[in-house]
Amino acid sequence: MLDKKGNIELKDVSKVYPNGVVGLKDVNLTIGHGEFVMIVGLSGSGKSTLLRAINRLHDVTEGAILIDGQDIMKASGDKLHKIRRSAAMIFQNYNLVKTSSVYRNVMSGRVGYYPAWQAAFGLFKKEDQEMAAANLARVNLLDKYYVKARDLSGGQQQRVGIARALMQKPSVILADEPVSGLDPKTTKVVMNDLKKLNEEDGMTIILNVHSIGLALKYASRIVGLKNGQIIYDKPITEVDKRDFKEIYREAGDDRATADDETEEDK
Ligand SMILES: Nc1ncnc2c1ncn2[C@@H]1O[C@H](COP(=O)(O)OP(=O)(O)OP(=O)(O)O)[C@@H](O)[C@H]1O
Repeated sequence: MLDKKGNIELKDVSKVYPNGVVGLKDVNLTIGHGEFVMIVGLSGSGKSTLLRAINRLHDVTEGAILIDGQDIMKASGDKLHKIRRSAAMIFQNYNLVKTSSVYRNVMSGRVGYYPAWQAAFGLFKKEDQEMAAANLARVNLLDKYYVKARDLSGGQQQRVGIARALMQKPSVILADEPVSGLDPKTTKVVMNDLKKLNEEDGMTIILNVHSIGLALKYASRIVGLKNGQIIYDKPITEVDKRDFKEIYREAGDDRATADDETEEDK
């Protein structure tokens, strides 16, 4: 048994979609407790496929995926449920119920702990209600408790997504392009929330980004994908900005030559 939670191991993982497209190819990757890993790569390189595989939002074709030593690919029923809970997902489009209150959206991160009828009637334990309030406070949104999700800005909605993820008491957060579409100032707020969870709670964060600037600013390690394969994997201390050319330029993407010093880096 590992002392510190939030360890991920992918062994020879490949995924071929039903239409024959290769999403991942022979991926071997070990991520330890408390790392902040940014996955970078061109559009279509397999970043989302990788994140979704980790908490089995979809199955892979080959290989093993271990979360704290437990193979999520082999698990079913309650065991699968438990492993999944330990790796919470944050989505690009927030995935909130727009017509529900912020509180109900956050509580939905806890419904897996209740029988369906109880959740449907909103009969949540006092301690879980308190946890929802505490998690909203962590992302500075306690004052939005009763507000409908549709009345929040994009950044606020994403922070509700983070508070909802925290209801699972995860040891890993998987964030699929959580800041795309947000302005630089809001991006910084969301990224700093994630950084806080990483530094204060030791959560492992694995995040897909398109911004090299963000990767350089927040990551403890950068993993590059191309055509479903890992072509780059370095701790931030060894990363040279010019390395990104390897990941981006071959495909003619001008991100390799652009300075990519976005507002959020300043
Ligand atoms: N449901 C699917 N069915 C078939 N092919 C898919 C499916 N989802 C993704 N793919 C393909 O798998 C490859 C990897 O896609 P993926 O979405 O993981 O890339 P990505 O790096 O996350 O891209 P982006 O940065 O644009 O989100 C692409 O060729 C894509 O077209």
